[in-house]
Amino acid sequence: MIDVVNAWKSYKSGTRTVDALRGIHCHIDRGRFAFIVGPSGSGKSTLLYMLGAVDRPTQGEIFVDGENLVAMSEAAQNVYRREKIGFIFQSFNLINNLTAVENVLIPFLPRGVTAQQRADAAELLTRVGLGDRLDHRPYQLSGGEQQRVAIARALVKKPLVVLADEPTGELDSKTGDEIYKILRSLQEAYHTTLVVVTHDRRFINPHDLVLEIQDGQLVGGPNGSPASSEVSNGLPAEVRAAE
Ligand SMILES: Nc1ncnc2c1ncn2[C@@H]1O[C@H](COP(=O)(O)OP(=O)(O)OP(=O)(O)O)[C@@H](O)[C@H]1O
Repeated sequence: MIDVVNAWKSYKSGTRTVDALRGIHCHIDRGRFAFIVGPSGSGKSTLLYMLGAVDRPTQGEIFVDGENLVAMSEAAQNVYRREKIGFIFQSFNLINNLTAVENVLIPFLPRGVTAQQRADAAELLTRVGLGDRLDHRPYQLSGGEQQRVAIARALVKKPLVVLADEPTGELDSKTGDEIYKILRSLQEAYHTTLVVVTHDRRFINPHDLVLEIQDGQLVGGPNGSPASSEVSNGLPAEVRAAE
């Protein structure tokens, strides 16, 4: 469902060029829980935001649900992000003067909120354990509760893919466990594809897809072994089969 084909990303700063991604190939099936792991500065966030069409690769193609993100106009990319992608950030990114339910409804605000959407938002907040805090504002919620609101906001439009950048980076480990439990149960309920950047491999389950990046290139998975049947040495299964 997601296919990244020879993606390169170079940033120029002054006379220096940084190759943040150096020929990434990977495939993520619909409904997978995929992790992007690797050292600081290895290109994890760069890859994640490419999947969200926040930025374009310098070279290569990125296909999501049959659409080539690289060939899209900016307007089409905006529609893609709005309709198909839910984002979850490390620092929650909630709006302080809106209530929890209003924060969840943010994706719908530009076009006006329907009664059904309001009901969906309340239901999602109940699912993440905040049914009694719909009208709380972010500063009245703990970090873990704020991240649960952000998760509900990412899922309320039933996106094809949820992209999360260090979603537990600002939370203690017990709260982190709760957040992953919630992410996994929502993923099961909504059949969403989840791609998560993390430093913390504790949250990775054996059947998850692990994309390990070093210096902008995919390498083997945890413990140096191929992380899953889908990726080995950075090549998608169909490419390996053709070798
Ligand atoms: N806008 C930018 N301009 C210039 N260089 C950038 C830009 N964004 C990222 N980089 C560089 O690209 C490389 C990869 O960055 P990226 O943020 O993807 O790494 P990361 O693996 O997510 O790191 P971390 O775990 O520390 O968040 C780094 O060397 C970074 O400095």
